[in-house]
Amino acid sequence: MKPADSPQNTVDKNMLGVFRYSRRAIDLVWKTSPALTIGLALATLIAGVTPAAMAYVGQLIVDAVVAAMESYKQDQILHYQTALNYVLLEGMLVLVIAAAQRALTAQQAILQGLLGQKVNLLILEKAQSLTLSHFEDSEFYDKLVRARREASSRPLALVNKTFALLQNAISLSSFAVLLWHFSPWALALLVCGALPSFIAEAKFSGDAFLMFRWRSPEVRQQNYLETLLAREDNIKEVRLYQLGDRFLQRYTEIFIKLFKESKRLILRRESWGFALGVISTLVFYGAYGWIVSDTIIGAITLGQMTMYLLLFKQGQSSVSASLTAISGMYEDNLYLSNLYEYLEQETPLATTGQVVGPIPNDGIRFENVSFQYPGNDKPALANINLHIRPGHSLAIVGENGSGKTTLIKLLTRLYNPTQGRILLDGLDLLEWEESALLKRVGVIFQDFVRYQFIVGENIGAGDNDRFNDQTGWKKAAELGKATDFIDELEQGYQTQLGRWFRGGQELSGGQWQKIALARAFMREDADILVLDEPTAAMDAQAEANIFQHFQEHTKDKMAILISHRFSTVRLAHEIIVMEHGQIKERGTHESLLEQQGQYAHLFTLQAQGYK
Ligand SMILES: Nc1ncnc2c1ncn2[C@@H]1O[C@H](COP(=O)(O)OP(=O)(O)OP(=O)(O)O)[C@@H](O)[C@H]1O
Repeated sequence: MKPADSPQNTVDKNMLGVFRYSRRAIDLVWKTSPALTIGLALATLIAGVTPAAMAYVGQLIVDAVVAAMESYKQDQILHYQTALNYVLLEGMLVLVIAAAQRALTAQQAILQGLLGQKVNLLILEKAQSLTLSHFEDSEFYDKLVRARREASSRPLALVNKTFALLQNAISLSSFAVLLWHFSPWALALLVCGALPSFIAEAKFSGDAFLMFRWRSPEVRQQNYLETLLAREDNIKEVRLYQLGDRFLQRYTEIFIKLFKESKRLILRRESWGFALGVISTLVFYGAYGWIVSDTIIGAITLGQMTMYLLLFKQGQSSVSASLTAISGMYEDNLYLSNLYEYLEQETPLATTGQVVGPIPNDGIRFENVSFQYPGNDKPALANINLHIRPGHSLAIVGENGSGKTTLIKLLTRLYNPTQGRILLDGLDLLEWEESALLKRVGVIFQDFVRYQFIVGENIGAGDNDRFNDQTGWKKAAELGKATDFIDELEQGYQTQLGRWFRGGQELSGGQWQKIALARAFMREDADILVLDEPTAAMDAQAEANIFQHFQEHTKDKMAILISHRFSTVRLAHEIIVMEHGQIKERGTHESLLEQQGQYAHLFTLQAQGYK
């Protein structure tokens, strides 16, 4: 890695440009709800000006009381009306401030929900536009995890802090106007007293962010261990091999490492916070003494003293609240940089390609196709040449890791060839419009998805346009030989599958595979059908039956089958044998047997196994 690209440098750059995300966060909140944003601003304004008004009314009360006391001494008549009016006014201001605070809290809570949903949608929508290789890249995956974990609450946090800052700034300006009369120096003192705390806050929030970024891989490891220790699909093996204690220990070791770092940061942050807080307290009490002595010598009235003390106290807490808000904003910005880093991840341009090829019915051609996975130094496929015509079936055999699945990933454009090209009906796959291309392909991978939905939807997932087509489900289930067990389920096609949700029913491996096959049959319009070992959990006879049946129902289509079972493979029109990413042998079952090569060898081995 070049030094310029190191994570440290990226982070430094982010720290510098970190405030650029504030505006975008506010934008996001505004777009989520203009009405609520305006409501927040109004409530903030009211909550901002009321404290100064209260301090001022406080002064009026004290001065009115002192004046009333003096008049009472002179004429023995009670003059309490003015003072009581001011008391009433202060009471009303208390109500106003309470209402403004409640309005702020309510609006923030409502916005929080809306914004969380909006940001999560942005994250998930982005995930849809990424390529498979993004998901296989651990660094990118970290970004996604970080974005999902933190960022959905951060934009509002940032906006709330911006408003808190505004509220404090408004309060402070109004305090400043009143304090100025006492002494401009008092104002300066107020600001300087709180400054050291701000610098410390900003530094520590930066440190917290760096820690958060560095931790991501460890946190992912911890999450993974959690799924191993607490998810039904893993627990079986973990129990039987008695791995629980080992995994728990790993989990704890990661925690201890992370906890040590957190503890150190918390302790440093809080001790610095205390030390710098002492400075602020000293400043405050210095000013207190100053105001008291000015009152004793009669430079200011008792009412003014009350007001200044209040202003000073509230002013000081406003300054430190603003500074904390600023450093908090800095922290939110750092976290948000994660979100935008993820959202700005480059995605391949949506191809506005063609929807038909120049040579209809030409089928699929691989021309000198080679492919290397990003980050791998060995090619997964090298110089593949193939032609599959409509109405023909191709079986791919080869040892583990020989490149069979990779070939399918290229054919379905999950990856693009690093060399050569793949044509469908005479048109390069890259030039096809994505949805037109995908409509023509139906694939069931060996690790097909077991949707925790009802049976029918698990089948309907094969054709998005007919997702809820109940007649379609039944037809496809019949073709996938799945009807016998579906009919036995209490709620038939409405049965919830999997264990994640209440009442879910778990199926056997073979039953799931039948569901997956039915899903492939659901894709009636697709003319390229690919089965990548989805029948491995069935016995050899059942697999052969299914493939035969599959071929009969896909007569004018192209069918591609990956299997390790020669009893099925032999049924295909053409067979290729792959080794180290290359096609080593090709032909029909009979011609390959005649060649006496690897196919013949493997076939005989397997046939002997069945004897
Ligand atoms: N996502 C990936 N990233 C990097 N390398 C990969 C990836 N997937 C597969 N490979 C590598 O590419 C090679 C071919 O893998 P592929 O999955 O195509 O084999 P396969 O023939 O389908 O194997 P199997 O019979 O075990 O399913 C292997 O060496 C594998 O390590």
